[in-house]
Amino acid sequence: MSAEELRLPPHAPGLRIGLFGGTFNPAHDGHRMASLTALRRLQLDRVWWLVTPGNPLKDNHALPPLAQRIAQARALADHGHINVTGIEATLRTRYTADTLRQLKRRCPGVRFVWIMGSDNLANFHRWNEWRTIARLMPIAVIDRPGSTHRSIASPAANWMARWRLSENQGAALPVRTPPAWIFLHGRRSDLSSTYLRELAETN
Ligand SMILES: Nc1ncnc2c1ncn2[C@@H]1O[C@H](COP(=O)(O)OP(=O)(O)OP(=O)(O)O)[C@@H](O)[C@H]1O
Ligand SMILES: O=C(O)c1ccc[n+]([C@@H]2O[C@H](COP(=O)([O-])O)[C@@H](O)[C@H]2O)c1
Repeated sequence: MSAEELRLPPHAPGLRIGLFGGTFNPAHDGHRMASLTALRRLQLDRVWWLVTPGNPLKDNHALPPLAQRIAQARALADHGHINVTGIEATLRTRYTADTLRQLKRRCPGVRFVWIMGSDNLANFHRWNEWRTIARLMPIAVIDRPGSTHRSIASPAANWMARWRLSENQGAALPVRTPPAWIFLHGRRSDLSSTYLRELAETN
């Protein structure tokens, strides 16, 4: 399948692209804020939101359709440097390791960085092939209220400790040979999709 058939956003060798995977049920300002932090601190050209067909660790029976989540995320993101995509559905991947392998193969020379909130670092050791993910591309962890200490004390953070960059080295991260990672503290948002779903239920 060509890049066009896969509906990959524009890319070229040397571009620095952050990959921000998520359920986005719904997308909210916390996602946007984390993306802006990554764009600025890692000096990225773009952030691609990868709206998942379904997180392999979550119960997805009540998940709204992918097209609906993508449309809502696009309206929310509303930023020239954020591309909202359904790449995992077209690649037919669910596990992040598979997605990252495929994207690296299909986009040679692109400087990809995997982005995730600190709550996900806390559980990263439960992901499929998580050590392989850390070897596939640099990782940026964005601080999120409620998980700062849990994430830094997590099994994955411990295993990756020797490859951690200091916060002022963000611009170097996308060109580092993995494993390499950074923990970014920036403006924080208390928002979560869970909270917004609960709010919608009570209204
Ligand atoms: N407020 C936030 N600050 C930083 N990162 C966030 C924030 N909200 C979500 N993220 C990150 O965005 C990515 C996608 O998250 P997701 O779409 O599951 O949103 P969520 O608010 O965590 O959803 P839910 O409450 O349903 O678990 C994850 O890496 C998550 O850690
Ligand atoms: O590959 C895995 O095993 C895996 C396990 C849990 C989560 N992920 C990915 O992590 C991203 C964030 O998920 P979520 O549900 O917290 O938004 C999303 O891209 C998921 O597909 C991936």
